[in-house]
Amino acid sequence: MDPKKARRAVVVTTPAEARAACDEARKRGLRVGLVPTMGALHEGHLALTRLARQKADFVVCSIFVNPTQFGPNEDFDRYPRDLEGDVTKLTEVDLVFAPSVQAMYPPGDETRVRVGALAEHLCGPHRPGHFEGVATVVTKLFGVVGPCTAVFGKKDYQQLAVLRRVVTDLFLPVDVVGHPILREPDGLAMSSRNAYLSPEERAKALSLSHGLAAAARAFEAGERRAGTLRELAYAPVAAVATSIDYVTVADADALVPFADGASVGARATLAIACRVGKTRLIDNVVLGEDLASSIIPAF
Ligand SMILES: Nc1ncnc2c1ncn2[C@@H]1O[C@H](COP(=O)(O)OP(=O)(O)OP(=O)(O)O)[C@@H](O)[C@H]1O
Ligand SMILES: CC(C)(CO)[C@@H](O)C(=O)[O-]
Ligand code: BAL
Repeated sequence: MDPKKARRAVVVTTPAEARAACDEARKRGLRVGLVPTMGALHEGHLALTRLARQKADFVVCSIFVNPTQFGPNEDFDRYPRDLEGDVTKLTEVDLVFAPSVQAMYPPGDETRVRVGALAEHLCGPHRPGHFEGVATVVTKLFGVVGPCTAVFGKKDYQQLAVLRRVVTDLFLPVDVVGHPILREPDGLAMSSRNAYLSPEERAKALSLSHGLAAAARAFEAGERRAGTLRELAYAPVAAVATSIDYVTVADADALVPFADGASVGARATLAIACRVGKTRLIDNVVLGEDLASSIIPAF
């Protein structure tokens, strides 16, 4: 976009203001699109807003660090927050909805969206209540904004699967669109939490994308043994991680893990969650869909 014509998004902080702005847009015949985020925006988020702009005429970006998806020992308090900086980056967005915790969870609030089997594996057991918190806040955001389309990143692969389920099960009239993972040139998946990494940890964090690329390359060469594919990703991560929550090959839709002895089908996801230093990182690849060269071009 021509920088002279860059939009300066309007910022609102209450659900009532956000709903009024979206109602007004709809009255003008505009299709409303939503990109939910927790802020500390990077190029990955901006790519989501560009896709939303292709699908909708009035694009809303929410910036809200949602307490109900954080566990008691997680980084809710120190999660990076920079609303001013974020707003200046959002040139494809018409409205920024940046509510307070009080606004999203006023006194008396008690309804939660319970999620099912899709949350049983991968991050689910390691972050109890996380997906319920995500499903609840995204349902609230859908209620406030009323989008036709909402865009989410495939970096949070399980989150996307859970949210598709929520929309189907609750008959929500929202088209949920997944955006491919944006990576740094060396393969590291972009993430707000990368800001926590020291230069040494940043170098170690490359083990996630290297492990995924190695497995994706083996899959391209015909390897189908789940245990072998898993080990290709596990070994580089185990060499540097402080702790590993999982390195798992799972069915790409149901997210049920394959036993190491099983042979994987055409679409399986290989997903990793681990800590480098104190920073929890996640990454994934869909085998049979994402090529090794899409993870690390020169791999
Ligand atoms: N590298 C990326 N590529 C594509 N989408 C991304 C990427 N990083 C984040 N997203 C998406 O942006 C949306 C908002 O995510 P969020 O604000 O949590 O950012 P994040 O960088 O994932 O932060 P965190 O460090 O908490 O993982 C989510 O739909 C998420 O999947
Ligand atoms: C979807 C989301 C904005 C809900 O808080 C969050 O989980 C995220 O940033 O991925
Ligand atoms: N991107 C997922 C948000 C979280 O880790 O809580």
